[in-house]
Amino acid sequence: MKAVVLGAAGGIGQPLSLLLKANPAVTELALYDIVNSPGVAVDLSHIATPAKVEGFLPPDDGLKKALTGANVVVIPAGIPRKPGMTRDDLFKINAGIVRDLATGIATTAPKAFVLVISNPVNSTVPIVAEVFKKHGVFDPKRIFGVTTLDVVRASTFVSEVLGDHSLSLSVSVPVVGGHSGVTIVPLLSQSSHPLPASLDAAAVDVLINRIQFGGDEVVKAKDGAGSATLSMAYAGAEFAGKVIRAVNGEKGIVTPTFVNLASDKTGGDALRKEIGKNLDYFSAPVELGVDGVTKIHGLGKITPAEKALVDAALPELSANIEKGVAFVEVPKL
Ligand SMILES: NC(=O)c1ccc[n+]([C@@H]2O[C@H](COP(=O)([O-])OP(=O)(O)OC[C@H]3O[C@@H](n4cnc5c(N)ncnc54)[C@H](O)[C@@H]3O)[C@@H](O)[C@H]2O)c1
Ligand SMILES: O=C(O)C[C@H](O)C(=O)O
Repeated sequence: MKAVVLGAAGGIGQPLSLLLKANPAVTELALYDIVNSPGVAVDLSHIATPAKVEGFLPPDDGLKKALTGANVVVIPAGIPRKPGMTRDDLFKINAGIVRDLATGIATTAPKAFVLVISNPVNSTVPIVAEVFKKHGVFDPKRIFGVTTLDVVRASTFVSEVLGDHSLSLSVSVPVVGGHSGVTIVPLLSQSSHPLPASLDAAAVDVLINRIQFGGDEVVKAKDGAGSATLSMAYAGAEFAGKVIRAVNGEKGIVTPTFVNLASDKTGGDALRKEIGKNLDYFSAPVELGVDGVTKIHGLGKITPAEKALVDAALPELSANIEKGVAFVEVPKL
């Protein structure tokens, strides 16, 4: 099991690489960045776990060497937000970074599972997909936008509302839609642990808003020094760990992730009908198997208020997706 981190020397990249090195199912770990990745790799290589670690820089075909034989590629490369910025403001720099890295994956490791962390996720995932289409290697089952941090935040904030932090490991809330502001839609009515009956509508709105804008809370607290890195590394390692377990044959793993809906075979069309819009991407609970997505689950039973949140997410989500697709021109046959 070869895992590759692109952007491995960054705020997310380093702790994420540490957590992947700590995963005993990973036997090879390649770290690529435009700076510092060899040092990070040597540091991690002293940890007594199975993964053989190597670091690569752009010279001497570093990207190609890092990606050769990759099973899982995680992409946290790109700039983070500063206070006052939206995730979409990162597009002008990160779109090109993600396009170029995706080109490397499409040409060197086209069968790898690609886990996109770089923001704006609602646009960078379509960019990766379009690059893969351009190279004739697109498989919608293998490209994922990592929305796990929204799920992790929902577990944490709901357990806080329940007044018991120790519940956070077992509280599970599906979060659907996309990964920015109002496109993040927590389905609190499906929480594994129901909210207290005493919680009034205003308090529920506060909770929803906190899950949707949790990223801003970190950006504000870091005061110009970036956005979530450690919680994202935790979330990214958790999602990568699930993909690795599924690839290694474990059945029944279901987790929300932002995926392509174009394939009817996995349930994309049914979800499109449910949301009432012909979107090509959406985050929903997805079942994972040895070949990636085996089933995209529907939204299940949602309340009218949750339906209104889904409806409110659609215009921004749709615009973000179109922007990503338009960035990579796929020649029409
Ligand atoms: N999906 C999510 O939930 C989520 C959560 C947090 C952050 N993010 C996003 O993750 C990205 C990274 O955040 P960070 O805090 O780690 O930023 P960072 O600036 O600390 O690290 C980014 C790293 O990417 C590297 N990089 C830049 N261009 C590269 C290229 N062409 N090839 C390889 N590496 C390259 C940089 O050298 C740096 O080491 C940001 O876009 C951020 O918005 C997403
Ligand atoms: O908020 C950000 O810009 C980073 C990330 O998307 C997050 O949700 O923390």
